Amino acid sequence: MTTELEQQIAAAQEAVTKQGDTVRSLKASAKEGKAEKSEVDAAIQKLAELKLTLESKQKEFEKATGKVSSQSKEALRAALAGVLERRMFYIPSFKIYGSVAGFYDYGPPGCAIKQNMTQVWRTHFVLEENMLEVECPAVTPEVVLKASGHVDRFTDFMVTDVVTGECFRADHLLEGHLEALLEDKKNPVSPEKAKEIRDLLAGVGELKADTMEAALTEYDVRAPGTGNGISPPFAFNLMFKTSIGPKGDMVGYLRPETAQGIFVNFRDLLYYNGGKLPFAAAQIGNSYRNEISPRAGLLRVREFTQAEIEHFVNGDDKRHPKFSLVADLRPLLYSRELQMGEEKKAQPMSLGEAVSRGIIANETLAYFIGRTWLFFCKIGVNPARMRFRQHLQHEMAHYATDCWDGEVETTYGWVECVGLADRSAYDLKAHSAMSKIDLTAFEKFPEPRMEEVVKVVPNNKELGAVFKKDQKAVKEALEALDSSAAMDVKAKLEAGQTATVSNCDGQTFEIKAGMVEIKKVTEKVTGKTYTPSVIEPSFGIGRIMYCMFEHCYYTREGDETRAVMGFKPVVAPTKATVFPLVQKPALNDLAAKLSRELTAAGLSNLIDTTGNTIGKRYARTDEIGVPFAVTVDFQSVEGDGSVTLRERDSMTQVRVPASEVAGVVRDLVDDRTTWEAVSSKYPAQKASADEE
Ligand SMILES: Nc1ncnc2c1ncn2[C@@H]1O[C@H](COP(=O)(O)OP(=O)(O)OP(=O)(O)O)[C@@H](O)[C@H]1O
Repeated sequence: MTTELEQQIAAAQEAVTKQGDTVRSLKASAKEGKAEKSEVDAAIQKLAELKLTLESKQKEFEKATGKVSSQSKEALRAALAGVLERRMFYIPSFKIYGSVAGFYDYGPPGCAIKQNMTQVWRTHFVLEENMLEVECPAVTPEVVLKASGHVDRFTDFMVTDVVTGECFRADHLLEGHLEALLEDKKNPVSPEKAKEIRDLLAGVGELKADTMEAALTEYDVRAPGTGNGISPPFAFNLMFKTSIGPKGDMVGYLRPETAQGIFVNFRDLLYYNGGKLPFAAAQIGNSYRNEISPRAGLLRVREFTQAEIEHFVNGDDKRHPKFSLVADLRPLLYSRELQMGEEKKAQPMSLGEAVSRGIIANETLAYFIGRTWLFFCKIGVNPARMRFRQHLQHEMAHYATDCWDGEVETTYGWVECVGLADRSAYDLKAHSAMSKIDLTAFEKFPEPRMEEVVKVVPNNKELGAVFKKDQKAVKEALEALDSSAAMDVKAKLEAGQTATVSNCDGQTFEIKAGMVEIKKVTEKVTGKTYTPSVIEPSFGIGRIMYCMFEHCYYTREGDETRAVMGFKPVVAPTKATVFPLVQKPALNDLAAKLSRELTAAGLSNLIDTTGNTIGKRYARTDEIGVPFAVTVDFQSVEGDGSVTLRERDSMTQVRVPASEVAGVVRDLVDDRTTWEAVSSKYPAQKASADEE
């Protein structure tokens, strides 16, 4: 039934597209006097009827399945892709050589939007929190990524088509297959099987090579497209390997994230910050991942810009001084509990409540969730289609305290755009262990205190006699024990057992009674040394940009062919266009003057003297999302000196004195005023018939 409906939707969609083309060409012919107005009207009427048919089919489908039909998703995606590629927002890289999957070039509007979004990010986070911004190299020596765990563990399971050799990500293949089984209305699975599949789906990310292979075999997963068999899964490291220096003997990698650059600079950043914590450092830069099968445009690429924050804080106190500023925000939260529940739906909840109920682990993490939500709203993502999904326990690394993904709903489903993680002290400890550099902070108490502390006193003579050349390493391992680990060793030795300690190189040593004295003493302490915890919000700029494109794209009511990119002015690539109504020197001169004034006010603008009709000119600029248009007409040069200012989404116009227009647009772009306020201040201008 649904397959039949889907076919009907596809046919209806095709009819709408064809009729849209007919309307467009008839309109053009009518303008040249080659077609009658009545013919155009009849074609528009037919287009409206076809659209109604399509809509009713789509509604029927939605009712039957509870989902948006894939055709309408695909149609939307295809229409948007058409605009994005035609207007050169981004295009496949190396196109004249056939392109390489996972690489994209940004064209002029794409570059401008990326710059604008990055600038908003910088102002919203770096400036607001006085973060310390750094810029580190992408080429990274192996030791750094060995310490961080990327050399050993930054892998995905890969399978290949046994006939064609094409590569696929095993988890994606398995997920796709299982979801299709659940959705198959023709051959429904039993409720027991459905539960088994859902359980497997929830844990796909955690499967090991053997359990992944077993699942792929059990469900007979085959290569997409060909239906051929697939190889057993094997781990594939996603980092691009390179060598550093002319001899090629130093292994390096292109960084898979920008975060490590911040961790390795922690000691200097702490010093720069006067030794005070908490503080945050930030970095915007490109990261590289050799993704196995990059397919979804900007969403999964091999080179992408990240904007990452590492907020360093004392693990014993993760309150945030500005939490009250976000405590009342109510983003959609998709907690672990809701994910395990019946409805499986995110709910709006105030961040204050989420922290007080222990749903979000601490204020600092919640603060960044709130700030992230505000950032997404600022750049034009629809907040009703954005949620924060908490990682299930098994999705989190063993050291992480709590993790939430900022996800945006698109035609590809919910897409993770930001990862927000409380990573405890793992990263700094790992780098300290590998580099042997102290990466701790010292918290000075307001007054010295008498405290019970654990003292570890190695017995050098005994250690020397037993461990010989390893004496120093054993001593270091003992001295590095924290209080609770030291007390564990003490307890074991007192019970007549041996205790194992290890140093940062992973060497382990058996300790026996007499090799070390461990005691509790009360002494005056002036402060505390600790390894800071880190709370990390990590943004992917390209992913966010694509999601924002989907949320901003729409077509003019009644004309499917007129695409509008409804960008927020702050991210729009061009803030205003300037049109002389007709080609006359006086009008052109004033238009050129206004364009210069807009530029001087820091506003990107385009002057269009093509002589096309105003309607055509608006349509062109709607497609690249220009929010404001200034038109110079005879009244501007011969009358009261005012020009028209038009707002893209409402298509309404006002008359503004030419001398004020650059200032008005600046205020609108900076959110210092609204279009409603401008409309009530200046007289309205009725659009002429050919303007829309
Ligand atoms: N291949 C990619 N292409 C584009 N953006 C990416 C890619 N991988 C990660 N990102 C972005 O960087 C952010 C932080 O990276 P992180 O390591 O948390 O992603 P991830 O969990 O590995 O993503 P995924 O599970 O989708 O591969 C992501 O939220 C996303 O916005």
